Amino acid sequence: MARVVGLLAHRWFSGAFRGPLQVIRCPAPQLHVSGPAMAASQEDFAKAMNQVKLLKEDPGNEVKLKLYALYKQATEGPCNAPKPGMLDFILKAKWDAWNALGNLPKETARQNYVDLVSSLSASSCSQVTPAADKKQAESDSLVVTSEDGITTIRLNRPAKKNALTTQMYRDIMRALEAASEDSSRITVLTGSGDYYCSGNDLTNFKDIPPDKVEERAQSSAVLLRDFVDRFIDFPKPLIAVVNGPAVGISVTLLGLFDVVYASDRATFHTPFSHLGQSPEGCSSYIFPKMMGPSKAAEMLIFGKKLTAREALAQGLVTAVFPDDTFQKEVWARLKAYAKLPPNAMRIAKRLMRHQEKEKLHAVNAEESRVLAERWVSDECITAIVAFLSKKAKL
Ligand SMILES: CCCCCC/C=C/C(=O)SCCNC(=O)CCNC(=O)[C@H](O)C(C)(C)COP(=O)(O)OP(=O)(O)OC[C@H]1O[C@@H](n2cnc3c(N)ncnc32)[C@H](O)[C@@H]1OP(=O)(O)O
Repeated sequence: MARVVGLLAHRWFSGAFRGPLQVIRCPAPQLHVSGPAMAASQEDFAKAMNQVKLLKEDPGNEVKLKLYALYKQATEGPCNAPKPGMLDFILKAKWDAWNALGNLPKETARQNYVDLVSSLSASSCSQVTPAADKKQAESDSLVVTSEDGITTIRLNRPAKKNALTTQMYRDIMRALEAASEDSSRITVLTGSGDYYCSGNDLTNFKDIPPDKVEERAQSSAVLLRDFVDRFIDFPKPLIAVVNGPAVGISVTLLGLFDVVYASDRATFHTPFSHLGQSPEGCSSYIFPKMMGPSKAAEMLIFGKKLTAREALAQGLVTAVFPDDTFQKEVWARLKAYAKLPPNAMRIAKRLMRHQEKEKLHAVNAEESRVLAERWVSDECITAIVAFLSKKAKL
């Protein structure tokens, strides 16, 4: 068998193979997915075919067979060619791969081909950018490191409970972009000090001249929308390591993570009504689906603070660890996960998430629009002034 595979690899790339199933020099791998959100154009497809030729690494025979099969299905439809003889190993492997796609629609095959090439290109490119693996000094408030296949984005303003400044939103967006392309396999967001994050830095709303309030609300809504979009679209497994209390947007975003590990010291608090604000991070859609409408209402309307165990019971958290062993246990787990094949993990994530993506972008747009209105409301301005004048705390 090893010999057959080796032979197949050699002949595939040498282009020496010819037969009733025409050789495809550079096609890419397959996913059986379907649905309205999947529709690559012919142009995307053509680009993907070119991209395959630029791959720096041999993707392996299994992937090449999938690419071949998808290419054939996308261009010719279901396999109608006569079945090759048992001894014609290469023809038979290719025929089997194509035939296994059954009646998969041409458009879906085209999309799957494009997706597969894109995942291969990302991992292929990332392997030639060693700089991305170096410790990156962004700003003091955000520390991004990459080690053992894990890119870690650490909120680093412990004296302010890791409250998010406008600059930090931007830096996190940049860090996510870089992480989606570096050679790491999984990405982690965590906090320094005793808090995970106390949410939006309320001083972001300080010192705004009265005639600029509306303009600032609009630009903040654009920033918020872009920020949340990065989480919706992030292609690799995204893990929250919630080392302590979490407030506001740092809680709502958790619904967009793939896995959430929490210390038993963590709490989860979304006091939007208290602040005259409204939910964001797609929580108005994800939380009711995740925990049921009434538990979601307790959090998002009434600001009920959950313990880590309660958050676990409601599906917001994946696992809770005792605080004294939290870091050790979580990182051991993450290091093991980071050894798994990266393409398989990305593909599994994409399959689990792609059907909801369009909806999530629409929810994010609406939540951001509504928040821009809330920020100029009396209720919100009163709450923020109370916090800034040290009269109020959660
Ligand atoms: C582009 C815009 C996008 C916006 C998205 C919309 C997001 C919405 C949200 O996230 S809503 C949630 C906002 N967060 C809060 O309302 C929390 C406010 N903070 C508190 O209530 C408390 O500080 C606390 C409960 C988090 C912690 O209390 P405690 O343990 O007693 O510590 P201190 O209050 O002494 O905090 C230490 C230090 O940090 C400052 N700080 C803490 N959180 C924030 C914050 N969110 N914004 C600004 N500053 C914060 C606090 O003022 C102290 O500063 P000081 O030492 O006094 O200078």
